Amino acid sequence: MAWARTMDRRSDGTPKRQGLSMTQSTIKTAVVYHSGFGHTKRLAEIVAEGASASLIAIDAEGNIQQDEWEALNEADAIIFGSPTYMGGPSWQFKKFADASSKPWFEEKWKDKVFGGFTNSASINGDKLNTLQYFVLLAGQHGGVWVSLAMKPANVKASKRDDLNRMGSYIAPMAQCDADAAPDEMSEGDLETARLYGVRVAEIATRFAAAQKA
Ligand SMILES: Cc1cc2nc3c(=O)[nH]c(=O)nc-3n(C[C@H](O)[C@H](O)[C@H](O)COP(=O)(O)O)c2cc1C
Repeated sequence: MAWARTMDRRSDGTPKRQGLSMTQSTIKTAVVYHSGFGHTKRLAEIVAEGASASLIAIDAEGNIQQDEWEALNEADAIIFGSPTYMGGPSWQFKKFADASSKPWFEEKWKDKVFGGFTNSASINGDKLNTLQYFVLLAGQHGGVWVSLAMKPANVKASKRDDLNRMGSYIAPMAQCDADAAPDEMSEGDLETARLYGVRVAEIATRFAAAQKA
């Protein structure tokens, strides 16, 4: 938690978020995710809380509604979420990604800010491949990726509920044992995800302000 407090302040100790929070409400952020069994849904909810984002759930058939496509087209920032299944995003997420070829064709998502997150049962579980796929998808759309920018918890004293215990750099990863329910997820993983949501919204706010200047 000391890390979060440090993030709130500039090097001279003054609060960092005051100026941003006024404009942050004017940017639109959307979290679009698939979850088969509720774990990624819990992560999506906390990322959305951090980013003050709307939540768009990809359904079991890999679809979202037309008004949700329109919300994505209008968003300043889009955050992708999927569990890692067989070393990559779920097929439902991939169906959504393939359907995003329509906004790709029309360059609707060009210059948006992008982020993503994943979760799986194993500590490693090949989660990196899912995040790398999200980076590629953002790149295909001509977007700008936001990294996690959080030091890893990788010393002997590190605990399950520490921030970034997965030691990921490009975006947050979460791990939940295969026989554990969504409410048993690591508080550290959840807080890492929430802070990432805050970071994506802050970067999107700065980016939008720079584009208007
Ligand atoms: C079809 C399938 C494939 C999976 N593949 C992986 C995998 O490659 N690596 C891993 O660590 N866990 C794997 N898991 C476990 C899930 O990632 C894990 O249970 C996750 O929490 C599910 O998220 P959800 O509840 O949002 O669907 C797999 C689970 C399923 C159902």
